Amino acid sequence: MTLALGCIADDYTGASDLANTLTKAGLRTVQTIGVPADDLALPEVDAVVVSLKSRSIPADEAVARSREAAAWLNARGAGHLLFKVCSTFDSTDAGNIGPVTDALRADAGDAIALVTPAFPETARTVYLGHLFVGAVPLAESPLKDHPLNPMRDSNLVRVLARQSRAEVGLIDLATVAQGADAVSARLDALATDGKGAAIADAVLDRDLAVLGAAALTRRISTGASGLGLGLARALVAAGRVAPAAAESDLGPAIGGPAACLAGSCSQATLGQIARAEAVMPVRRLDPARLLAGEDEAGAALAWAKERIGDGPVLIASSAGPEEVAAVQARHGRDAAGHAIEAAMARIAEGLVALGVRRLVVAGGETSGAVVDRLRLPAFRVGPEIAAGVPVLRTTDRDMWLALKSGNFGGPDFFADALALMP
Ligand SMILES: Nc1ncnc2c1ncn2[C@@H]1O[C@H](COP(=O)(O)OP(=O)(O)OP(=O)(O)O)[C@@H](O)[C@H]1O
Ligand SMILES: O=C(O)[C@@H](O)C(=O)CO
Repeated sequence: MTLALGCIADDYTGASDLANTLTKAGLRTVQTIGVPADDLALPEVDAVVVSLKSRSIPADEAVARSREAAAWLNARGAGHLLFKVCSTFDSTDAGNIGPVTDALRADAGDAIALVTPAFPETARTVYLGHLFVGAVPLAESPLKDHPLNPMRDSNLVRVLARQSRAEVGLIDLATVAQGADAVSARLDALATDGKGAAIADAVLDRDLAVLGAAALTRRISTGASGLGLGLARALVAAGRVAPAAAESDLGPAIGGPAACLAGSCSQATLGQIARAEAVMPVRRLDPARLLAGEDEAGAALAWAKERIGDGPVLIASSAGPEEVAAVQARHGRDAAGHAIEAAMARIAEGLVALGVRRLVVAGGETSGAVVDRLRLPAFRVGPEIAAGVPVLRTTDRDMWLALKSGNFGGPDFFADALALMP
């Protein structure tokens, strides 16, 4: 297998978002969970997206895991490596976007890395280095209250510089408008000036195609699915990939019980849970009881067992910013997050033991905990439920999944997802 594109994603929902984008752009793509075992049978593909759970772990561990993924992809001949980060640049001053980009760039022997989280399809745009989420700057968006990485600075040149060893420059929209050669020349000029990374502006899909073509002149780049789209288009345009139709048939219906789990506290997910209450039973975990050591997971499973035969159920830990702040003040941010993720993973395992084969999970860290606990090695990518969220089918057993990034999906996302999982 010789890969046109190797991708390393810093969380599992982000990985399926990217796999969805690449598939839609004509690249035959597989999403693996972690660095695959050497004996994992994979179909012939153009791109592999290795999903890591490295967004919110210590930077040195994120670097080590990303390097391991890069080595696996390079050993399969990957022509270019994309480090997939969140379109809202989720990170802290400790990392991990800067440290991982620095390390992958150094290993690849590149002087500078192009970096952009722009993804216009989901209203993430970058102008003069400032990230906008919809109509507002990042620091005024709901991301300012993210439970793990509150984003309080919209200027990504500053954000990335604080977490990088390298100095960071800007490729502005005026340069992008001049085309891929101009962007590539600007990258060279910034590198000569001592910069090791450059935030690139993009507001429209056509900007992504320019950035993708420029990024392909180097070994690595860092970005969200928008840059993935640009790279895919550039690979097709250069004749390095023959575009394939997206797989519409991932196999026979599976049927049986279905369930949804939500650990994301994003505004979008909170609204989707409220809407789901009209069409399925919803159980809300009590984080205070859970963190006090009560068996909230066991109680939720007993609740689910009584209802699962009648139709889908939803179990959520999600809460609004005040409640999250109160839990974190009492137990610490990471301890609270990990304990809730562990409970969600246990619930997922219990649901599968009850026969659930159609599972929707909201939240990247939550999805990571769930998928790890279920030991799912890899997914094929099916139809798109909403921008950035495909239906996934496990390669080693009959199971449908959807791993939803916290902010993605329409108001009826949970019902929409289950409708595409026969
Ligand atoms: N009620 C709660 N109080 C405090 N923390 C919570 C609560 N519910 C969930 N969490 C934690 O908040 C974090 C949410 O992160 P997660 O990545 O799952 O969602 P997200 O950030 O919205 O999604 P994405 O990364 O896909 O954008 C997890 O660590 C989860 O355990
Ligand atoms: O890029 C995004 O917004 C998503 O794929 C994601 O990574 C959210 O966790």
